[in-house]
Amino acid sequence: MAANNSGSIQEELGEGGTGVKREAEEEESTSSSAAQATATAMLPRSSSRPQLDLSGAAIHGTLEERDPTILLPNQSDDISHLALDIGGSLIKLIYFSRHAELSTEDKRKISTKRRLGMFNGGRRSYPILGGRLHFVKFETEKLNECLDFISSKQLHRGGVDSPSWRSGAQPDDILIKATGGGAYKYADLFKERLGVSLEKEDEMDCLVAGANFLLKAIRHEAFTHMDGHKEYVQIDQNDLFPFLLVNVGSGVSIIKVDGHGKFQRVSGTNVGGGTYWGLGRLMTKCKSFDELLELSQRGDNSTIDMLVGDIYGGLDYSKIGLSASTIASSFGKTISENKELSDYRPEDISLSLLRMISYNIGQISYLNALRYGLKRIFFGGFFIRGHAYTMDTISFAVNFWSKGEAQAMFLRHEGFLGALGAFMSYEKHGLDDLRIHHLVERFPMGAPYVGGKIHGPPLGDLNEKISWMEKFVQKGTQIIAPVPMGVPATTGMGGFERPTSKGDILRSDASAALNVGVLHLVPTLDVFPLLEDPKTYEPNTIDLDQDEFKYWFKILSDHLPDLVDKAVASEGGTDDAKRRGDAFSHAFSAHLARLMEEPAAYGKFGLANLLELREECLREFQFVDAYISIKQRENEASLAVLPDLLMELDSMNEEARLLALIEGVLAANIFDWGSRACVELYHKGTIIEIYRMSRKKMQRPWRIDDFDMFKKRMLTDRKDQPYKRALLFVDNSGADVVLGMLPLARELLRHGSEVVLVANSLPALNDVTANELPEIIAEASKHCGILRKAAEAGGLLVDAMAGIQDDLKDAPESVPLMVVENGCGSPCIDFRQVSSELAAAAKDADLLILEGMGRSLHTNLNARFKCDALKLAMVKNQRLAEKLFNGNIYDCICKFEPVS
Ligand SMILES: Nc1ncnc2c1ncn2[C@@H]1O[C@H](COP(=O)(O)OP(=O)(O)OP(=O)(O)O)[C@@H](O)[C@H]1O
Ligand SMILES: CC(C)(CO)[C@@H](O)C(=O)NCCC(=O)O
Ligand SMILES: [Mn+2]
Repeated sequence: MAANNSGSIQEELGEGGTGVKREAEEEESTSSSAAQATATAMLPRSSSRPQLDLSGAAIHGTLEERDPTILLPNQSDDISHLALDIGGSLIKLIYFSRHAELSTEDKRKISTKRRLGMFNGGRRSYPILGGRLHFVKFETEKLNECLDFISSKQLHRGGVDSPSWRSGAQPDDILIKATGGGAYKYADLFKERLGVSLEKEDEMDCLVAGANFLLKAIRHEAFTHMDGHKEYVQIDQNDLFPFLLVNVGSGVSIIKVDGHGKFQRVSGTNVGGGTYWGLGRLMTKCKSFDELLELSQRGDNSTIDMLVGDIYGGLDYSKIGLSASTIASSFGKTISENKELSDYRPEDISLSLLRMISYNIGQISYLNALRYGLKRIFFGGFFIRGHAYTMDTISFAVNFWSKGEAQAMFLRHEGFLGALGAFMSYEKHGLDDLRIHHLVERFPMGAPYVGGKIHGPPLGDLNEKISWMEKFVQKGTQIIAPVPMGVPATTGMGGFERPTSKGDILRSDASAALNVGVLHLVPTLDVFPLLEDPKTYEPNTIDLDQDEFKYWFKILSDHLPDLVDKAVASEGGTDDAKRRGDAFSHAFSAHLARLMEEPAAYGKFGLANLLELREECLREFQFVDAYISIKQRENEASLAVLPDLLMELDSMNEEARLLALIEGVLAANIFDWGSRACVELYHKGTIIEIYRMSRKKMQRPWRIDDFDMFKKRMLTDRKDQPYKRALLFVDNSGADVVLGMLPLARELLRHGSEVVLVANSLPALNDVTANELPEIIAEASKHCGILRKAAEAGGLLVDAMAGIQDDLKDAPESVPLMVVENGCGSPCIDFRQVSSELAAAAKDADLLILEGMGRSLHTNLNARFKCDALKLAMVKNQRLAEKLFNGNIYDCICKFEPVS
């Protein structure tokens, strides 16, 4: 690679972890590719839509591999992967990397999909490509670094993993969308150096499209920042327009936005980011923007600015609302004294300059908001740089002059509005179809963010990531240095005391990039259709505030060494695994430290996000499944006693059996490797002993005990009209699923209800995954005719039962038992983003059973659904028990919420 470890290429974000795999669109493309090819030929190039040409597709690698690479020799490189915004100061680059491999459909999935009718209805005519969006920036002065970066990653040819690149094809005319002045100025250079033509998109169009996209598609994008306090704002899509968009780049553009593509540039100012950086550099001899900004944090502007008090002999001018500390004239003090530039501290100069420019921008923005009666002002552009003092100053100006009427808001992707807009203008990405639930934001550690200077291309390769983490450890606390929170004490009278505490160090530019993640585009995600109200739905039960975070910080930190041991062992305990284990440990600790200092750093973060972050972090260092051997051991032990349990259950009458079944689910939920108290228990006995002990301790009434209501519903109200389809969200491997949920599923099947077991797509702790379930069910089916027939009817035994001959053919038709994946790899579930398979299964469901702490307590305890819902869990955490139910550890929850 050309641009390695030198210069100051600033990679905002590195490669992310593995996202949830795409799967729905492949078969759609195959069937329609011929028609599409004709259609594309007739349309102008820029309006073609994403289509993967799957003809001639071949699996590359062995079929035994988990996800073999599929080569698409005939896929043209028509899908562009890169867009640029070349501004006066910075080049912003956004590139798209497709998920490296297309997932192959296993037999289970194909047969389930057929059963759920997924091959017919619900087709999107133009599939969105699954992949990731990366955000990178360079200094415009160092354009060469940008060119080297593009060239080293072959982004202009669709990326190094693009098939055309592999086959060495050289398309004659590659068009790349570009905006900003540099799209004109540097067009020839791009042609010369990379052989690409820049397709110019209007800068204002792009800024607006980018802002609208972010406000629509990213859940926690916009926030307010006042007096050092950051708060995310919930944007109501139906009440977004009109707003004022102020882009503070080198210069400032002020745009009134009335809708998608509907806007007017109403004003601008030439006093902007370029002014601060340019003047600041001349006056302080700083070598970088960050250095200048960092200086300001140690500055005292009263040595430079002329304050009202300086003019009024230390008094306020209260008649017109000005306090003595109000700046009367920026830099005004420097006129009267007989001093040279060198007599002033660079720190003070930087602060005065920063304040002067930020305040001025805030004030001009307010005046424009006033001019058009707008209440909301969004500020973008890299001048903001997530810097607390800058944002506070702008907010103060807006708030003060509008007397609290108008509100200043900032965007996490502040500097990338134009580049995003340019990227969006490739209609062929189909991104205009993109919905909020298609995007998953991940926070990888791959981004190189050492110190203030960030080097080199993104750390794509695992080894580079690990070395980087090793370096990071040597660098000590650099990325966990506190964010400077220059809490400005305002006088409330147009005054602005100088910041009282501004911190010592400016968070390095790239570590500030920890505020934005890689955006994973997962077109197969959907909103769960049975949510009563997706708009008001909030997955997390408890707000992860500072206090709550502290508690979880300790739990997760304490748990870390053990998790690393398991992860390393799961990969054979080799030296390489140990190295990855250490890197994972440091990476996750760094995330925790970052969140500890600023819980809102990654958007509004709940426990569900935090637990998922840990799993993603493991995956980033290629730990596929840390608990694999524990899961296998517990499955085997539980399957061995299942026949006895089933016999015992079958000897009971229906009523006693239903109670025993629910008790069984609650008792078996004790096997949770995420709970420290439980893990300690596991050393004290065998799985079966613990299970028995747990059952024996079941004492009704439980902490929440709606069992009688559920029993009435099952055995009385619905005696002759059983539930049509029950979705059972399963939790852990071993006893939990085998001795708890499977027997309950069997009972529902016996009642004539279809049962869909819903499990994770990817591993999380010892949770059972959708991939693992068919084998468990096949094993259980050996001892149970009900399960066997249902599993057969659900297409689950295609492989596993092959070779087992019995009298199945003569058996009466059974209702099916099916397995679907939930679309996530976390111990919790966010019903706003589930797999399309689960969404399809939900269409005919009239009963939901959520099992386990993650899915029914940490998340969804308060979620309301359109059908009957049963939430079952054992509380394995004292604090949670106290907080939620005023209860104790090992309390049981059986919450039934029927729809009337
Ligand atoms: N690392 C950096 N190097 C240079 N400037 C930076 C850096 N980080 C933030 N800035 C600030 O961001 C400004 C550039 O912001 P941005 O990239 O949004 O504008 P631009 O597109 O380059 O300018 P314009 O839109 O006016 O052409 C700089 O003028 C400077 O004030
Ligand atoms: C010239 C642009 C649009 C280039 O991005 C920007 O720097 C800007 O808006 N400058 C302010 C010019 C003015 O309106 O006075
Ligand atoms: Mn710009």
